[in-house]
Amino acid sequence: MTMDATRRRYLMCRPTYFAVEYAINPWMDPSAPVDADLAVRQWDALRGVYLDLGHTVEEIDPLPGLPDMVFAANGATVIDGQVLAVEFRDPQRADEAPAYAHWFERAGFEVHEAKHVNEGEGDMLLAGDLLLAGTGFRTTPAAHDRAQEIFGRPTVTLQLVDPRFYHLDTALCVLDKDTVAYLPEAFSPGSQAVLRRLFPDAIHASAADAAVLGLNAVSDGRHVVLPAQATGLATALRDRGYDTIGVDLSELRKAGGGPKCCTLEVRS
Ligand SMILES: NC(=[NH2+])NCCC[C@H](N)C(=O)O
Repeated sequence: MTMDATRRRYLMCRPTYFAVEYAINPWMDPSAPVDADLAVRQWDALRGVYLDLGHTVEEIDPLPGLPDMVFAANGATVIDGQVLAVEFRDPQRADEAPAYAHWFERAGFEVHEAKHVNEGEGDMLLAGDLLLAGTGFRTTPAAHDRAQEIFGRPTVTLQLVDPRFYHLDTALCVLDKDTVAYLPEAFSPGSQAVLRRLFPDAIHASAADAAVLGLNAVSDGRHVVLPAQATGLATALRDRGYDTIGVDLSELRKAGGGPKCCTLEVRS
């Protein structure tokens, strides 16, 4: 099988003001040390990987007082040039929503208001023609209905059940238009059955790989950028013909984020 990479357009936010100052997921411990300079270097390396792969990376200006703004995936969902804005569950992240919406307005996109709690591509992943939409911790099912209305893509609600995997992109990775990798036990029994039906050939990740946020990976259809610590998943991906690129985002993981969280795909 030949795997075809397609050029992607990504939006990222430099972690200039990154810190772990509050805890809104089980990964975050405000009393544990974070090396903010190392976080910036690790993020720069991730950006460099995308540029080396030939992708376009645009940047939104980070804002002081918004330590999680580096997680650009939560800034919007963008399909066919249509932007669905976000609304965060937690007040600590609320001001990120207008910052991302304004970025897209200034870039000439049509921006649709969120109307419901919706944490962007953290919980909404396009897999071929399907929009996979997570709920249970952050994004609400009402936001899934709105996404289906805005994007006109069949939207599949998936119920997340493990608080460590609080966003869909921590439990499932889209590899190409018909292949995903996921951690079955992060989903309710019914959602596991839906995933088996839709993706009978999916890669099932191990608990160990998920526990280093291995599924928080970014694929261009051929190259998969994933946390370097997810060695079992990397082997499984290579066995399927993908090229894997391991990156170390140890500091950002202390906030519960990995490569995908730092990366918003802009589908024009
Ligand atoms: N797309 C993601 N999974 N982003 C990670 C967000 C991490 C952030 N600390 C939060 O809890 O909201």
